[in-house]
Amino acid sequence: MATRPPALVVRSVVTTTWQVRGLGPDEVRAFLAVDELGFHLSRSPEDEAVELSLLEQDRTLVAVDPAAPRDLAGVAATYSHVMTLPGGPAPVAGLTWVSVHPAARRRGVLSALMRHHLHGLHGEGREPVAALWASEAAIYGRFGYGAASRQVGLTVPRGPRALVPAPDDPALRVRLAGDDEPLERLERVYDAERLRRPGVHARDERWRRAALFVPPPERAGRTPLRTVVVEDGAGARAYGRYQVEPRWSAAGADGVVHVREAFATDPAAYAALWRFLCDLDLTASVHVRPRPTDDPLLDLLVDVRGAQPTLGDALYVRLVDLERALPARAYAGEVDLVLEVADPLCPWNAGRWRLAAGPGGAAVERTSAPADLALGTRELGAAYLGAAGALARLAAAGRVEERTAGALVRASRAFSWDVQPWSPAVW
Ligand SMILES: CC(=O)SCCNC(=O)CCNC(=O)[C@H](O)C(C)(C)COP(=O)(O)OP(=O)(O)OC[C@H]1O[C@@H](n2cnc3c(N)ncnc32)[C@H](O)[C@@H]1OP(=O)(O)O
Repeated sequence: MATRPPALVVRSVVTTTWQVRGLGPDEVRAFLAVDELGFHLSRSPEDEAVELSLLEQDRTLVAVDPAAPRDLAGVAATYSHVMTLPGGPAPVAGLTWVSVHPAARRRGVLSALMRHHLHGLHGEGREPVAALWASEAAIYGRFGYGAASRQVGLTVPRGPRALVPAPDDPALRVRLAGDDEPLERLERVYDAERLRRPGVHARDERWRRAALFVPPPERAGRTPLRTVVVEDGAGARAYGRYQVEPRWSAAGADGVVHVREAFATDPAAYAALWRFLCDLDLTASVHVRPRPTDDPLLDLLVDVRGAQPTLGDALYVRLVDLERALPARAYAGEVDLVLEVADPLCPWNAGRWRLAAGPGGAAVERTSAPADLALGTRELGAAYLGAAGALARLAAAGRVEERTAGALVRASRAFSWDVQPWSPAVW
């Protein structure tokens, strides 16, 4: 049922000091209304239930004008994620559901919410790291978030020769799962990827169900989401979720396979999964939701160029508490250097820090020693999940300053991880 847009009278557009507070128990509908206005949505009750199942109401913020404290001008929420970092899983505050009422935009509402969110995490000693998916790339840099992962979208021409010959395992068989397939049965396959790849978060039953959710624009003209399982006698070793958009042209069948998820525990199962997805009858192409930049699929394809790879930004990361965040991950090599960090929004991070880090972890302490590298918290966030050569790339773009010769290469190598960060879920 469509919701009537909430009234919102913005008084003094320039001078309003927004008050940020928690969501009241009777404000969920008003919260949804702001989100629907911000994102130009109209949800069915069924879709609303799925999306609300993920909302942590006690971590949901609203911004109001104190003169009209019941009119929500903006909203934001946090998911309590456990996300893999280089070295292992750790708590990460996932910012989400950010929306500002269209009548209040560009008047500092988001700025007030962000300040409250980051200062609140710091003040309460919550997650030292925050992450988000940005609806638009230009929004969050000013709040200290850096683009910490990249992803690649592919459209593979269908056919039995799309993939190079790959190791075959005669024990593997492919089957389609029924709707009654218990979701936990496939979770060990997801977890195999989760535990090795920075950026992937742990899923409980609510998040496993949410992974089956297909947004309305991606439903029209397509089959329901189907699940293909690759298994041997001991259980599942790969699974994929896909829809088919049946299409016909004058030349014949022109269907499109839309692949939403693809995970495997090992190379033979992964190759078997893609052989199935890339050669369904009556289809002509396979549209693959963005994958990690080091996805083995890129090396399974005979013709990467022909799959029209498109690079995009993915998860954004912000170090909320640098002193706790830097030791929360592992580093690819030993490094001992002084970082000079600029962070106007979270001044407790600003200044010079000695980082002594290696594969076993890191020690971080304030120092007055001269800096080897100078950078903003946004650049630290961009390197935090281990994106290959991130610090060196950012330095080449003029965003990291090397003050001691050789420090950049050492730091860039230590921050890089051998598995590239990525998130399969856009939350
Ligand atoms: C993590 C997530 O949930 S991502 C989802 C974000 N939400 C959306 O995209 C929904 C639609 N958009 C909105 O609701 C709003 O326009 C928001 C949330 C993007 C911005 O909220 P506002 O209250 O307008 O932002 P605010 O007034 O605090 O702007 C702060 C600064 O960011 C800039 N800014 C805000 N939005 C954008 C944007 N989309 N692109 C570029 N710059 C932006 C402003 O110009 C301002 O810059 P300034 O400090 O130099 O003047």
